[in-house]
Order: sequence, then structure tokens, then C-alpha cells
Amino acid sequence: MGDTKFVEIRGVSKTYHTLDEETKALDKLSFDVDRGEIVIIVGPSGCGKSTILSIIAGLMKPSSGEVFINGNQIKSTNKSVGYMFQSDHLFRWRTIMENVLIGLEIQNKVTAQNINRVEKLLDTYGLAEFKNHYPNQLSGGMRQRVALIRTLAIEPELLLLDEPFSALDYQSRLAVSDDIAGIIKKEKKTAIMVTHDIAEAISM
Ligand SMILES: Nc1ncnc2c1ncn2[C@@H]1O[C@H](COP(=O)(O)OP(=O)(O)OP(=O)(O)O)[C@@H](O)[C@H]1O
Repeated sequence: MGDTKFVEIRGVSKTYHTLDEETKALDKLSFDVDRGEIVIIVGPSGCGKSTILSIIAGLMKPSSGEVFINGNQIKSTNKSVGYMFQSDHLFRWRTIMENVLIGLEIQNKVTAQNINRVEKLLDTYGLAEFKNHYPNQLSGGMRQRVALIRTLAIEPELLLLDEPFSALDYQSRLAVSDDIAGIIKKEKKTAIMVTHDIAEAISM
């Protein structure tokens, strides 16, 4: 037996069934991710990228195969995993601070210590002065940064990013992906990102 990897994907297959057809989205997919690694999966639309992230997050069960995080098999959603979606999904009626705190609110963990930690994250990543602003007062790139800080606020060990920059125009996409990669490295997180955009993958 070798060392246990941080994330292990073992022979994962997924077939979707509808009334009149079967779609094989994943066929015996296996790979490992080490702690602190940023892995980018590139492929065209429809190749099963969102499916594998949903399975790793425990939001969906594979048809066969297993996923382990830290040696524990994933069977349902898991606090050690943070998921960032294609668009930023910020609530427009909540301020930046209120948006960033939402995960902690759901977990009933809005303590003075956690608020302080989140304020430091906003400060480090240049958003402190915007904490009482609303999402529509920020640029697309800043909103993605807010979405990442919201995901980081619950202190996940593994970040899953599903085409997080696809809503941005080409020029800001490369700058923002650079920016987000820098934050992930600085916070020493492990991340799996999926994208159809090779330039974005290389820039990360
Ligand atoms: N709930 C579902 N029911 C039936 N088929 C599905 C379902 N979800 C996804 N599929 C099919 O499975 C395949 C993989 O989908 P998936 O969303 O994982 O791909 P993707 O690479 O993330 O694509 P995109 O970038 O367009 O989201 C596609 O052919 C899709 O049509």
C-alpha cells in the first residue's frame, strides 16, 4: 500500500438515465490530488466536468466507483469541501459582508472570531472598503473574489471551481484567474478546477 493521497478518485462512472436515453457522462475515471495541489481539468462542454465535481462534493452519487478525501469515502456533502460555481451567485440584496458570512450563518458559526477572520480576508484581498457595498456596485472580477472569500470563509480543505470565470470578458478572465490562483496558493488550499478554456487553465 502506498501513501494515502488527499483526494482519490477511483474508477468513477456515471450514467444518466432519462425516459428514452442513457448518457454515459463518466467512464471509469481515476486520478489523485495531493494536498496543496491545484489541478485543472480541461475539456469541451458536455464531457462530464460538472458531473465529476458534483460527485466529489457529494451532491450526486456515482453509478460505480469511489471518491475518498483524506482516506474517508464521500457519501454525502461534506464540510471540508467548498464549491464555487460558474457565476458568482451573490445575493444582490445582501451587502458584501453579509454575502461572505452566509456559509457561516448556515452552519451557525457567526462568532466574533469568525467575523474577525473574514474581515481579515476581505482586507488582505482588497475588499475591506467595499464590505458595506452591494454586489452590483462591484466589478465582475471583484465579485468573483467575494465569491471565493465566501467559499474560503467556511475553511474548506478542498475547493472545487466550476468554470468560475466564464461570466467575465476575455481580458478580465485572465487577470482574475491569476488573482484567484494567487489567493488559493497563499491560503495553501487544494483545488480542482474545471474549464473548457485552455488559456484560462494555463493562466491558473
Ligand atoms: N441530470 C442529467 N440528466 C441527463 N443527462 C445529463 C444530466 N446532467 C448532465 N447530463 C449529460 O451528461 C453529460 C455531461 O454533462 P456535464 O454537465 O457533466 O458536462 P460539462 O463538461 O460540465 O459540460 P458544461 O460545461 O456544458 O456544463 C452531457 O452529455 C449532459 O447532457
